[in-house]
Amino acid sequence: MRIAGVEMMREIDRIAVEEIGIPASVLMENAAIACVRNLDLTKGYFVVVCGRGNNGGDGFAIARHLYCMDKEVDVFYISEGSDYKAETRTNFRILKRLGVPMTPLSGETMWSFREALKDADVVVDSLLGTGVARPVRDFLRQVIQEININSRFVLSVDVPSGMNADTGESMGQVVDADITVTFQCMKRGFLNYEAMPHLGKIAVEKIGIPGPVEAKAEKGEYLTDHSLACSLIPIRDKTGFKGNYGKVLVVAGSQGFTGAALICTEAAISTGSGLVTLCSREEVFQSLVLRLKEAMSLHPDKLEDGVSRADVVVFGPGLGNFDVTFDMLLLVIKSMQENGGRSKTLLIDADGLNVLKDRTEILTHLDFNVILTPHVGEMSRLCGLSAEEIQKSRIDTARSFALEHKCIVVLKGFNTVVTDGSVVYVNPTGSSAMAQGGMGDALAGMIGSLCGQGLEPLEAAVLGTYLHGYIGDELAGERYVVKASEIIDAIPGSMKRLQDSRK
Ligand SMILES: NC(=O)C1=CN([C@@H]2O[C@H](COP(=O)(O)OP(=O)(O)OC[C@H]3O[C@@H](n4cnc5c(N)ncnc54)[C@H](OP(=O)(O)O)[C@@H]3O)[C@@H](O)[C@H]2O)[C@@H](O)CC1
Ligand SMILES: [K+]
Repeated sequence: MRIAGVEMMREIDRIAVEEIGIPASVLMENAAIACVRNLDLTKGYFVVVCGRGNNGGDGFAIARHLYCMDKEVDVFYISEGSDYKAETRTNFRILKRLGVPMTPLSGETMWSFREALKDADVVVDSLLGTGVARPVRDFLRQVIQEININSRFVLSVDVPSGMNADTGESMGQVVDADITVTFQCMKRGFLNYEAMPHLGKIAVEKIGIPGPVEAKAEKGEYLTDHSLACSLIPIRDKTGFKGNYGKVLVVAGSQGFTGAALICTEAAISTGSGLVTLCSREEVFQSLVLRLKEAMSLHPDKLEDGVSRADVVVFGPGLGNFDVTFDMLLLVIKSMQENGGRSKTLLIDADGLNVLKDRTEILTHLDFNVILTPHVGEMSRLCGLSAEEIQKSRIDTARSFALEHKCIVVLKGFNTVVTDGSVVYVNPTGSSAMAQGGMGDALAGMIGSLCGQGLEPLEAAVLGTYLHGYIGDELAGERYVVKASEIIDAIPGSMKRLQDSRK
């Protein structure tokens, strides 16, 4: 599914109407029907609050549909300001002629508005959509406050009124929706954490604009679809043997952090790697060797040799933020350069990222694929922005870092961002039930494993991230929290089910 900002939505709208010739009134009608589909029609009394733009026009059309269904409807509308656009005017006039109760909002009608909001089963918010163009002040601000204070359940049309759909920021006052029915594409601003408390559940509804029209205006930003993830799961040949499914070398684990090494290694095995080898720091090497079953081990003295034989190196979990970790990373990079090839991949996670602080220039001229999997703190160390700045623009931060350093960035967190600097996939799976130590180690092992099985690094990152969160969501249905080891146990079954579901 495509992600769009305001300018892209306008362009999609323009192409659909002006170049293709789909009447704007048809789009508005489809938008209204999509909203009605998301209303609880067992309820009896609806209040629709309309602004003067096309978002208001959607609201007038929604009110007509509810009226046709014999629902009790009250429409309140902003009457001051510029003239209605054609489609909005048409829908306004139809309601007038039908005799649907309509009240212009003003100081005098505020009391009856408030009482209607309190009585309504559902309030439809169609004051402002993507066209919010300046700070929300004075009267409109008061109207939004009244909606927030007095409503039982709010459906926001396209965008919670008062939210900037590009950034997710409040323009002064924002409607607190229970559900936001947004049209055609996921809005970019909705992915900002600041926006989330206002959005409620998000339903993205198509309103009759064909995919190729969207494609003409797109900016290479997508939400990972379930069907895309399913289609990326590698098909295993009946005659395949372990040599066909990738040699993964995990470089991980030091004193106090042996779990990270084991989790990463086992995640790679459960995701389907043919041969997985663990190389850890000397002080924990013997104890880790005893705990490995399916994986092989490699003494750190043989690191260079091990790297030369691997298709994929996953570097960093639990290695410690020490100079020796940086030295190991340099050795891995040197060995990959010498024995490399474009098909090889280095995934750097955790302490592998921490030791890159102020040294990221070493990433820019490598002849093999590089994937970085930072959480926001690690990203902050890598790029020098504060965590707060990054959270406000997760897509842009990840995208520009990936572009500059010629690597793939997996910026973890809710709505993990995966990008190679050119295209962006935002991951919709996963939740805070997975917020536990070890989760990132499992993800690193999963992505590394998928690279080794022949997926392009970007595909591996997109699928690994989706699967990791998907399994977490499945397990969280029955649990308060989900452990990394539970994810690992569930990987093979979930991959099989998802793969079978595409047939
Ligand atoms: N894209 C599509 O394919 C389709 C889009 N559709 C719908 O159209 C919506 C976009 O419509 P839009 O462009 O008319 O803008 P919209 O959000 O109604 O706001 C404009 C109005 O708000 C006013 N206004 C703005 N800021 C203000 C402020 N701070 N405080 C006070 N007033 C303020 C501004 O007033 P003015 O500046 O003119 O005085 C103007 O009257 C979109 O979200 C979707 O719902 C569907 O119908 C189907 C197809
Ligand atoms: K709205």
